[in-house]
Amino acid sequence: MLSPSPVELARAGVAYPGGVQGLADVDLTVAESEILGIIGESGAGKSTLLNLLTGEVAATSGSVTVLGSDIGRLDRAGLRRLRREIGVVFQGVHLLSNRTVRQNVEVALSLRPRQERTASAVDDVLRFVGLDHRADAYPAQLSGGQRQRVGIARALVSRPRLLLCDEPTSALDAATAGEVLDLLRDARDRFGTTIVIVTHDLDVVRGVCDRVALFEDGRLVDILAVAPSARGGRETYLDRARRELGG
Ligand SMILES: Nc1ncnc2c1ncn2[C@@H]1O[C@H](COP(=O)(O)OP(=O)(O)OP(=O)(O)O)[C@@H](O)[C@H]1O
Repeated sequence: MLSPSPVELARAGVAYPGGVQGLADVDLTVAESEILGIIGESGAGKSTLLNLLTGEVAATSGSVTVLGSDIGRLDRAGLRRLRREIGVVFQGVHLLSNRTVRQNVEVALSLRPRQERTASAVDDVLRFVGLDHRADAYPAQLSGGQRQRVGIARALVSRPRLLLCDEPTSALDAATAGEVLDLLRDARDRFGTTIVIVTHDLDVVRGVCDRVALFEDGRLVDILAVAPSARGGRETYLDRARRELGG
């Protein structure tokens, strides 16, 4: 039997108290190992969608199935178990400032049941994000891009099957953002992680997404395959400045 898709929304809706419709009638399936972009203007429902997938927000209509579990039917323990399978990466990652890079990642791993932790998990993931040489540094000693890579290491250390990213590159310059996107793609290629990325940046979609879902006023209005030709080589920040600002 085929394993179920990691994310399946069937006519899912969220009506917030007060009557605002955060999402309405969303049918959406994300395939195993897919990288899906979510775009839309402010208020379109992007955060509501991410919060639905983690169970922070409950659907008030339709159903939301994540990694084979119908979220609406899970009890608290079931929801906790499911959340352990989901990694999250947010914009402006919050690291513990008085802990080293290694300790920040260890804290994330300590949330896993003991029998699922491997001795080399932290070293492996630090090597994967290219920060093994900075393991003993403190967050204040890192660049913004390096801090975001620690955030990704924290999210990946427990090998989640699903990774949710909310504006993962918005605080970064183009070159550093490109490195972070390369890392997300590597995670998919190496671990088979399914990734959902909320972004306002079409370069992020172009750079890493297989498909992109377009939201407007809480509705999924279109879903597009990202053309491979749209990817191409990444333009540097200075090249872009020359193209956009030059005479
Ligand atoms: N907790 C809440 N209570 C009431 N209404 C809410 C709540 N959270 C979001 N909304 C409303 O639901 C709609 C969708 O909001 P959401 O935050 O999901 O949009 P978004 O696309 O993430 O926006 P942004 O890009 O500004 O973060 C908006 O009209 C918003 O005002």
